[in-house]
This record gives sequence, structure tokens and C-alpha cells, in this order.
Amino acid sequence: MNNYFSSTNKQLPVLALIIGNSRLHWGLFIDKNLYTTGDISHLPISVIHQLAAYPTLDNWLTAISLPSDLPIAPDHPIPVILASVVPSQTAFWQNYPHLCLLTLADVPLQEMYPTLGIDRALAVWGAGITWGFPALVIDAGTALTFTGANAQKSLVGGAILPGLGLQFASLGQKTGQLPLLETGLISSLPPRFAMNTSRAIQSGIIYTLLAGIKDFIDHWLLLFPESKIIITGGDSDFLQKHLENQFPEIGNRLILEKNLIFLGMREVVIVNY
Ligand SMILES: Nc1ncnc2c1ncn2[C@@H]1O[C@H](COP(=O)(O)OP(=O)(O)O)[C@@H](O)[C@H]1O
Ligand SMILES: CC(C)(COP(=O)(O)O)[C@@H](O)C(=O)NCCC(=O)O
Ligand SMILES: [K+]
Repeated sequence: MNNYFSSTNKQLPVLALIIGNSRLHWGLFIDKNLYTTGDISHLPISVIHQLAAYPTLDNWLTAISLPSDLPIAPDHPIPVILASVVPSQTAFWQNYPHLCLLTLADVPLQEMYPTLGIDRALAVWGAGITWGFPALVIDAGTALTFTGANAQKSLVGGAILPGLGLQFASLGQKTGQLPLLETGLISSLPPRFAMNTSRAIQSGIIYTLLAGIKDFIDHWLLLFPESKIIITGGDSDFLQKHLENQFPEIGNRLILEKNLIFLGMREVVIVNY
């Protein structure tokens, strides 16, 4: 791990970046605490090269909308901890000074398989450390993933399926006459047996997704009845709200934590150095 992250610098600000398949999620740690977060589009390579050449706070202020009143000097270099599941994006960051690129080797979870996503490893580790093991994480991002760990802090495994937005996009893009719908525009659940095309798509995708999530949770709880279940990702508010309505006994035990992966990053890098 980069020397910058050694104990002498532990009071300094650190920017944590998670590169997902849809967006870049950033979180600024100051003094080991998550100070502020945001979600933005992937940064263009030109901006990343500029940041690598001048990695100072004032350059970061123009690249992402950090608060302007931070307790950090404008010429202070900002170290970056990066967790990426998009290799083409990871490559753009290789020359950033003070870069800490997280890999599975940084996560103390046992029995991981080599191609497990670093986001999933960090999320389930963060969940277990914060709420206790066993833990099941549901990450409702571009892909929707289930990732479980047992009381021995070993990966039990999980599942991957297209996320809510990707399910709408696949119907909108791969068919001749279905509209492209967006999750953000759905204010209420459709009738299950719908009488127009948009509501029929919403019904099909949302009710099968909610039922599928319930089924995975039921199976997990047969194995680990006392497990905590944490939901995160861009569609987590939407899914939690509707799971709560449809299946109150499951909805009520779901913990919603939008910053779950940052909690994992904090555990594996920030608090230990
Ligand atoms: N402003 C937004 N841009 C993109 N997706 C969004 C936005 N707000 C909510 N979402 C939802 O978030 C999902 C993507 O989740 P996110 O956790 O951001 O993905 P990833 O981590 O894979 O990049 C999409 O399915 C979409 O429905
Ligand atoms: C499953 C994922 C695509 C999820 O990514 P996301 O939806 O958060 O962008 C990512 O964790 C990944 O590429 N995983 C590698 C395969 C695996 O975890 O088994
Ligand atoms: K995800």
C-alpha cells in the first residue's frame, strides 16, 4: 500500500472513489470520518490526467462538486483510494499520485473467489463489521447483487442479475416497439395486470424483482436466521420502500445504507493506518 496512507498522515483528507458501471461514487474522509459524498458520471480521461498532474484540492473542486468551505488548504494534495469494477476506467487513474488501488487482497474476508467484484467484497465486509456477521448485502446498482458472509467472516457466495435500470434498458433497446422507461419516473406501483404498455413493463419488471429479492432473502434466512440484511446502491430506496409495502416482515428488517461500500473502505484502509 502507498506510503501516503501510513500512520503519519492519518489526520489528512482522503477521497474514496468507487467506480461502478453506471456512475462514479465519491466520499471525502476527513480525520477518518466520512465528511461528504456524491454520485457523478464517470470522469473524462482529460479531467483525470489534469487531476494527476495537479492533484490539489482546488483542482478537485472544479472536477467534482465538493463543498467549497472544506477545512483543507486549496493547494493540499488529495490522496485517492480507488475501488473500481470497470477496468477501462481504472486504467485512467494509474498515474494519479498518492493512489491506493484496492484489490481483494486488501479485504480480510475469507474464501473469496478470484473474480469477485471488489465492490461486493468491500460491501459485505463493511456490513459485517458494522452490524455483525453473518450478513447479506443486496446491492441494487447497474447489476443487482446478493453477497453473503457467515459468522466465520467467510464468503458464502451470492448471485448477480441485471439491475432495475438495466432491465428497463434491455427492453427499451432490444425490442421494436417498447418504450425506454426510467426508474426515477415511477412514482407508484403499477397494477399487476396492467392495461397499457408502460405499466405492463413496470409490472413485469418490478413485481418479479421484488418477488425474486424476497425469495433470495427467505433462502438466506433459512441458512442464517439471525443474519442482518443490508441494501445499498442507486435503486435501494425504491426497492426498500416497495419491499416494505409488499412484504412487511422482510421490508422491516432491511437496513438501508447508501454509503455501505465507503464503510468497507474505511475499515480496510482508513482506520487501520
Ligand atoms: N442520477 C442517476 N444516474 C444513474 N442512475 C441512477 C440515478 N439515480 C438513480 N439511479 C438508479 O441507480 C441505478 C444504478 O445504481 P448505482 O449504484 O449508481 O450503479 P453503479 O454503482 O453500478 O454505477 C440505476 O439502475 C438507476 O435506476
Ligand atoms: C457484479 C458487478 C458487475 C456489480 O457492479 P455494479 O452493478 O455495482 O456496477 C461487479 O461487482 C463485478 O463486475 N463483479 C465481478 C464478478 C463477480 O462479482 O462475481
Ligand atoms: K451493484
